[in-house]
Amino acid sequence: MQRDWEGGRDISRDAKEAGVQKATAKSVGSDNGGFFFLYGYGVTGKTFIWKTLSTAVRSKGLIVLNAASSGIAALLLPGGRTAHSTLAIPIEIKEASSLTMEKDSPRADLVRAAKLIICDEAPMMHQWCFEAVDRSMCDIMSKNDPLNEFIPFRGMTVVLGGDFRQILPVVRKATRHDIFDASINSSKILAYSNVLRLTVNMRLSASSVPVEQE
Ligand SMILES: Nc1ncnc2c1ncn2[C@@H]1O[C@H](COP(=O)(O)OP(=O)(O)OP(=O)(O)O)[C@@H](O)[C@H]1O
Repeated sequence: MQRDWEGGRDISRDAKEAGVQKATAKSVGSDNGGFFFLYGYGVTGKTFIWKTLSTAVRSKGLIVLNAASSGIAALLLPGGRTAHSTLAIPIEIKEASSLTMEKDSPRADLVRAAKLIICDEAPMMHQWCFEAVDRSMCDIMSKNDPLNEFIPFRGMTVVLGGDFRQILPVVRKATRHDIFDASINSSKILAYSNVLRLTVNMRLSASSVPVEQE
């Protein structure tokens, strides 16, 4: 374990090696933002990292929006809410949907003021949800800098996380192929992300066993 972040919390060596804190801190500190996907199997410490990242960024007086695809997952995050509630994602999502958030609303002001958006259990959400966020960020963030239009999530630091071996999006009467298609894995947006990988089972961290070897 290594002691890091101003929150004074311990972050695992695995996360340190994956460059989680370094990459996000650099991105939060810049105006260009960044898009990351924290990929790790169950118990590799993703929730622990969300808490550590939030504490570190909030300790600098900056705003972090903690969201998750489901209410249960959101309960594990400090100040967590569902992604649909935080970002006004339409419940009935369509391919060309946008967020139901007015550019000049208080909620849009909060999003603009945020330095970091975390979304846990992202593989459970339909890929169109993220595309709607990306599309609408163009409108919401362009108030700050028109050049942001050419950057994923328009200059916001967004960290998605989850495990594709857990629950995938629920699509009514769908075939396996439809479900795969609905997953963020099939979205072109993921190609713009920096994938950070966690491999060590933190519950068995004393032995530091990579999950693949269990
Ligand atoms: N850096 C750490 N130091 C000490 N314990 C840790 C650390 N990271 C995680 N843990 C412990 O490991 C266990 C699993 O961590 P966590 O719940 O964050 O994993 P997860 O990847 O979010 O799991 P899941 O995908 O199932 O939600 C927890 O009991 C947590 O307290």
